[in-house]
Amino acid sequence: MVLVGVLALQGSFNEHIAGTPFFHISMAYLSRIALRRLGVKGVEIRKPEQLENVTSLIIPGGESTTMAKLAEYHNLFPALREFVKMGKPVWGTCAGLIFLANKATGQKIGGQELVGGLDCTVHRNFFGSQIQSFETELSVPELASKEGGPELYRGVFIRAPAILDVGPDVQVLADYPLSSNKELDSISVSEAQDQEGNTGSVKKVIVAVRQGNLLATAFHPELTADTRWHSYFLKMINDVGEGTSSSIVAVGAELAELHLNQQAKNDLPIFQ
Ligand SMILES: NC(=O)CC[C@H](N)C(=O)O
Repeated sequence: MVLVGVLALQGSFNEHIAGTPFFHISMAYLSRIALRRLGVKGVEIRKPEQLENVTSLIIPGGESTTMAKLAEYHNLFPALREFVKMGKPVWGTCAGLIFLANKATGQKIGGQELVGGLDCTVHRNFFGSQIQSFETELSVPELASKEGGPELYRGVFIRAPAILDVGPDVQVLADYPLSSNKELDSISVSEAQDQEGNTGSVKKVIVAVRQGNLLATAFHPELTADTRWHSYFLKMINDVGEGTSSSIVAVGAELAELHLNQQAKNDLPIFQ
């Protein structure tokens, strides 16, 4: 069975905020569910030595400042950086994207440590606070071409970050037109730069990227029934070929397809 590490520094203790069922379930747990649906076992990672047991890693969403403090406490940063440097597949979703970015803006006073490796600048809370969270249809041609299914993917954005600029080796998988969100904070929008480096004139921000073995999404694929991002990541793992068998990943892909066919037209988050 394929083992995929899931950084599990923020457990259910920070999900007591009540109200929606989502906050009773830890992000790491949801990632594990998504992986299990693909016939893959998610392994919780809390200590540097546990990274030796896995050949790929998901850094889930949560709260990146808190996650960074916990990572620092457990002395995880050197091991995480080494993991990335060795070219092992790593997927950061939301706070995980912030972790992977070489540079972050909009951080709390004093900043926070980053793992880095992904050549981009991310704005930590680009889309605003919790109440400005939203869902939207994103066009992701790469996902449709590799995983099948519709080109549109329903992204769940929760206190979401956005990528303001990327380096030449970064492949942009999805962007988000700013005109479709009237609520955006003008300060974060003015920080977004167009390709010439001009601020304020930009019409869209980047929300999903790939750079070699690094994958990053500003939204939360683990909260939807659409398993294509997980299946896409499994193929990245398979391409590296370390400790995985292609047949297992193929089974995973078949399951994903089965799942896609079964899922309701409106791809609601799995907690509904
Ligand atoms: N849902 C999320 O992971 C939100 C991330 C959040 N913006 C942060 O700074 O960590």
